[in-house]
Amino acid sequence: MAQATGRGRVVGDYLVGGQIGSGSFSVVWHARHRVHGTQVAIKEIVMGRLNKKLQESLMSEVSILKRINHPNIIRLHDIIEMPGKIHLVLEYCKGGDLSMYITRNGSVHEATAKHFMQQLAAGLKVLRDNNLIHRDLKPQVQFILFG
Ligand SMILES: Nc1ncnc2c1ncn2[C@@H]1O[C@H](COP(=O)(O)OP(=O)(O)OP(=O)(O)O)[C@@H](O)[C@H]1O
Repeated sequence: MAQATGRGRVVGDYLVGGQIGSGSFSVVWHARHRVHGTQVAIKEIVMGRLNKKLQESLMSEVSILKRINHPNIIRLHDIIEMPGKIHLVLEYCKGGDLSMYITRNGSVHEATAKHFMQQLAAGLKVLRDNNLIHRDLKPQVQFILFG
């Protein structure tokens, strides 16, 4: 993946750094709060690239994240809207996603896999308690907070 840079760009109260990932409709940037220095991941989405159904799914993802506060679900700190774009300011997971972990480590010890699965189960339980199902579970959507 080409590492684009947003360096020098300011989004809300955040100074944007390098690109840390991308999805089908998003680019994810590393950023820091310009006063506290807190690290965050900013998911930038160009609304024009989404059809009506995808815009509705995004809005529903946002409203779910806004109301859930749980250690196994990524926190949504802020939503910053600009003309044609939305920025989701998310808790930064320094360890990247599980697919990166597997690529880095080759294989995962049983005890580590059990640990990850327990945390995944705890996160899924929160969704279940909110009458939600994930429908897109994959290593790329499981994040590791500490690297
Ligand atoms: N909070 C975060 N902390 C650290 N890295 C992140 C964070 N959010 C996303 N990333 C990185 O950005 C990548 C893309 O994330 P994003 O959520 O945009 O896409 P996706 O949901 O995996 O893709 P798609 O929309 O195609 O299903 C992730 O795989 C991960 O590497």
